Amino acid sequence: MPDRNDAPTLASAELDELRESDRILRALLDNAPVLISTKDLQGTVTMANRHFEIIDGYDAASFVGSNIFQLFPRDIAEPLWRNDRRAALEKRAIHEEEQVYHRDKTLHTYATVKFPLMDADGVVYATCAVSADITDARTARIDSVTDELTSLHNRRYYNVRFIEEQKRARRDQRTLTLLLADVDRFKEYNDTYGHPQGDKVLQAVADCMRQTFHRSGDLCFRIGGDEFACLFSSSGEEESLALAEQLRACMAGRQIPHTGNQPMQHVSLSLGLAFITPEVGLSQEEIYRLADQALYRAKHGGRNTVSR
Ligand SMILES: Nc1nc2c(ncn2[C@@H]2O[C@H](COP(=O)(O)OP(=O)(O)OP(=O)(O)O)[C@@H](O)[C@H]2O)c(=O)[nH]1
Repeated sequence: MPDRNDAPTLASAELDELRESDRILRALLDNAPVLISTKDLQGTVTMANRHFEIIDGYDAASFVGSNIFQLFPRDIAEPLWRNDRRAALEKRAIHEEEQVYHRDKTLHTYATVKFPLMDADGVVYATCAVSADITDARTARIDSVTDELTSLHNRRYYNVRFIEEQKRARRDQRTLTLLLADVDRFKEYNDTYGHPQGDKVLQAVADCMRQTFHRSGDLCFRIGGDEFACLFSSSGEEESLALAEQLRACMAGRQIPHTGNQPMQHVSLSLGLAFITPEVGLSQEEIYRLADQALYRAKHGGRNTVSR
């Protein structure tokens, strides 16, 4: 039997130090405006800080000790669990966006870092998650690049994306198309039917654009009052022209009355295209000018037309 006195004892100064760091850690966990938790490898919560009070369904008495599949609906729990598993299996910190419902039933997006907790032998026994609410920042970011009336991207985003898409197209040796679309005799439409009706026309144009350019990578913008743009890649000029024609036909097909737009008598679009091939080193302004000149030809070729 080992003598009880042989057991390692902590000097009282060390004990005081441990108590102090424990107090600091608890104060941190209680006051940090982020979610901090640990889970075992079966997904059972083993620690959760006070900020979890904000989460829908949180119950201080049962949260710790419950499995995340008991705590959250399956569509919420599954991605959370997938990220925990990745951190444990890959033995590294992973950064992901995660979503959970708050007590007020609103869905919030969190930037989460998940990392494994390992014992002295390097064996993973749990994961730790630290999550900061980025819902407001995300909404602000989306708002700053979105046109309020149509929910298309705005001109600011067009300027940013044009450069990126041009570089990507050059790298991937693809042809990128810049399409400009403009509502025919829109000033007259506003004058005849009123500004609120005019707004509805702009929203109808946006609908047709979304309908026509729905492939991943297609980008649609409202870049001015009644001026719209699309950036998209295609197999070549003929396919781009066919897509532009689809957009023209979509708008004409809506048959929105516009008596001042002769001879159509309904709302129509004029469209101009410019092609950005990898070998042509034109600037953003030059490409825009080419598309704008094509749009001008469409306007002067009778409107309700696609030009290149
Ligand atoms: N309803 C509405 N009208 C807008 C908005 N922004 C700009 N406009 C109007 O859009 C009209 C654009 O007209 P113009 O650029 O002169 O050209 P147009 O009458 O369409 O003539 P063409 O382009 O030659 O066919 C102007 O009367 C603007 O006041 C908006 O957000 N809502």
